Amino acid sequence: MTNYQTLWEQIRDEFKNHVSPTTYATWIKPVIPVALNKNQLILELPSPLHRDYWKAKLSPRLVEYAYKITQTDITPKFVLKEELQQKQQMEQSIQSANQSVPTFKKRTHLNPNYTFQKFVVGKGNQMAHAAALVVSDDPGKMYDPLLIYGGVGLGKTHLMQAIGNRIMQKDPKKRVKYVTSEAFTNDFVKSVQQHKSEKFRKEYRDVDVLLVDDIEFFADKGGTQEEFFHTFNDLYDDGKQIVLTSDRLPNEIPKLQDRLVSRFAWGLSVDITRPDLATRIAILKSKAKFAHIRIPNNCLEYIAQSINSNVRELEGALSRVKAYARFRQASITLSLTKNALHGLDIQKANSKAISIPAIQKMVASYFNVSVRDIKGKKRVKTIVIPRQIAMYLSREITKTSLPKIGKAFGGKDHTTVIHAYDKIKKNLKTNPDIQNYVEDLKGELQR
Ligand SMILES: Nc1ncnc2c1ncn2[C@@H]1O[C@H](COP(=O)(O)OP(=O)(O)OP(=O)(O)O)[C@@H](O)[C@H]1O
Repeated sequence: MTNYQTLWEQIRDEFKNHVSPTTYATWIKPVIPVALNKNQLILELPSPLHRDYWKAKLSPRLVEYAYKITQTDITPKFVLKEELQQKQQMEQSIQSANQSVPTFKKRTHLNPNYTFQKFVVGKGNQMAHAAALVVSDDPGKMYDPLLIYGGVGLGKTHLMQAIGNRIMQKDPKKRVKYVTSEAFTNDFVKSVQQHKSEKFRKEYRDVDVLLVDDIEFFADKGGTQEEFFHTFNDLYDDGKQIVLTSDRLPNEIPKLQDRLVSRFAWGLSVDITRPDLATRIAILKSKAKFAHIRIPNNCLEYIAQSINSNVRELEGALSRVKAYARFRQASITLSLTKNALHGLDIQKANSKAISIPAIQKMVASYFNVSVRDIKGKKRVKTIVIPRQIAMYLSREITKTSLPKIGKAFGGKDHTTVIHAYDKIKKNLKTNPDIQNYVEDLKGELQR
């Protein structure tokens, strides 16, 4: 299958996940990809009505999804069937299409964009990053296997492939193989069906570095686990490097054989957690830089504050803003950013109901004091500041009336709440410590 078809299928799947079934059936399903020519994705539409609708409503999203998939600016060009027939030259563009999407290195299946240079290090991933560097410096020695685990879209694949890319960069002769556990499973099943087990084994065991993504997919797959066990042993015994990723620790993967669980623990397991605000901003800055997006810092901060779920969503928001600006032929400003992100599902997801007791509990544990202290009367600074922050957040997040907040804080007068609220609000403008506390806590509360 050619690149533009694969690309379109991925874009189409994104639409499918985000629009109503009717919109999908009416406007998206009938589209036929024709070519990809110098980053222009040419799509055939059945009628002028479709073209108008796509131009007015769906194009920005297409640009956003295409960027998410390829990390490249792809613009759509819509053609109607009859126009196409008149243009025989289109044949040529179809041929050149295959060269213009960033291709994955064929032999290794590594994405060349997933490098250490493009990986932003922050609180949630510094351990994993450090371990990955060690492994790429000296594969098969210190941490074998290296297991990187954590939630979706947090950079596990990026880091794993950065190891592969760096090893290849240092020594192009090294045989690095990246595979998802799903692809490993499919290859294995096929090899059994087609009696090609030898070929399969050679492919997976004749390598210096094996990178296996998303091993949670091995759950419940006894036959594949058996095969992987032998692959693992062969490589390990030969001092080859194995890197694995998973969304959880191996002992939490259902029906993963004990012998695999114990082998995966032989090396080092490091987790990646959600990035804090500062890291989210740094990631956006880096993404904007590499994608040549001119975007002011206050816009990046707004995006980073609005989206704290994972880096993939963060990237999606940035490309959405970019696409939005492009289609309005405007430069990116804060109000444009707000409009572009308005109604994004993720924001709705973030604004889940948070109660005052939940805020008190979170603030107490963040500052290592008790909820009783937060609600109490002690006047020491180590308690007063957390208490004032808890009151401020209660007002900001829950919009509860001041007397009710006072009541929830051990029956205090509403003037005490006003005082706390005003004080934190003022400090937020000048005091970086207070800014960090409040941002961190907001992020934690919205997880
Ligand atoms: N620290 C980071 N710096 C720069 N980009 C990052 C960082 N973390 C994640 N990303 C980007 O976020 C996107 C998602 O990352 P990736 O696919 O590696 O996540 P993942 O943890 O493997 O997710 P999944 O569990 O869904 O496979 C990628 O485009 C990646 O480049």
